[in-house]
Amino acid sequence: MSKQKTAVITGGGQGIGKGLAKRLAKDGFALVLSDMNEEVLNATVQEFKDQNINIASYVGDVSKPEDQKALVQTAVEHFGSVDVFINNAGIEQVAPIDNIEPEALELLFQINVFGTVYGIQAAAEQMKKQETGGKIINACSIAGHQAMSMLAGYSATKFAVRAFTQAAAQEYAKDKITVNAYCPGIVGTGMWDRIDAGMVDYMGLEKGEAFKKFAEDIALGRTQEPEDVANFVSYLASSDSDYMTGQSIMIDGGIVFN
Ligand SMILES: NC(=O)C1=CN([C@@H]2O[C@H](COP(=O)(O)OP(=O)(O)OC[C@H]3O[C@@H](n4cnc5c(N)ncnc54)[C@H](O)[C@@H]3O)[C@@H](O)[C@H]2O)C=CC1
Ligand SMILES: CC(=O)C(C)=O
Repeated sequence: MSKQKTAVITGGGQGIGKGLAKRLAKDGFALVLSDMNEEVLNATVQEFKDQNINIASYVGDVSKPEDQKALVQTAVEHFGSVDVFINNAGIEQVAPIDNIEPEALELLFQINVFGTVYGIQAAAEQMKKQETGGKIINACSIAGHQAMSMLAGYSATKFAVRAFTQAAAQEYAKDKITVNAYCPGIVGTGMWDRIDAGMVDYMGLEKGEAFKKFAEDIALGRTQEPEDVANFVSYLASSDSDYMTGQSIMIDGGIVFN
């Protein structure tokens, strides 16, 4: 019998990350979840343990390189390898460009961009040692293809994620490591609750109105669930995607077309 593969997911405590974890467990992976929110992480890990899923966890901040290295180490200690590493953790920031504050912009880049780079570095170091290659998967967004008004800083971080995905794919191809990204649209998670609240403040909308307004532009006529993202990430994590690298693919129900 072949060894069970291990998938590491940052921001795995809730939202899309938790959805990815559910799907990859079903696909047969052992899981290592990390999150900076210890409470949600522990609750999610317990849910998986209750279903007898092989799982380990690490409380850490993706914007700290030492935490990303320790996360990889946790996976190696528990399961012996890192076969898939998903840089899923991210934050948003709603503000018109006139109101973007230096500290807030810095935090956005620290987590969404620097955090992704540190995750790529830590994962690639381990995957090279294993000599079996691996799959690094990054969270991009439709906003990484077409910047969104009121989400300028956030969009810029996702453009940067796309750039690192392309460059990393080229640099690590010789090590049998592929690097791709998923680009969701409007997913009903805590992130969108906060975006909606931010739009209320800046645009004088009612609660829930921004979410509804953005949903109107979805060709398939509904907002997205974490499972919709997970169906695609399952492919990226599988050998079916072995000939794909450097791509940031829209999985958005039809919002951005390019
Ligand atoms: N919700 C949406 O509509 C979309 C989300 N995305 C991206 O998908 C990813 C996941 O988003 P959601 O699940 O919606 O967000 P969420 O806010 O529901 O969950 C994100 C998780 O990441 C954790 N996290 C945040 N900063 C962290 C840090 N520095 N270190 C470790 N963990 C950290 C949070 O504690 C939380 O558990 C993000 O990268 C986001 O930009 C992309 C497109 C659309
Ligand atoms: C949060 C996010 O990435 C979008 C596209 O809404």
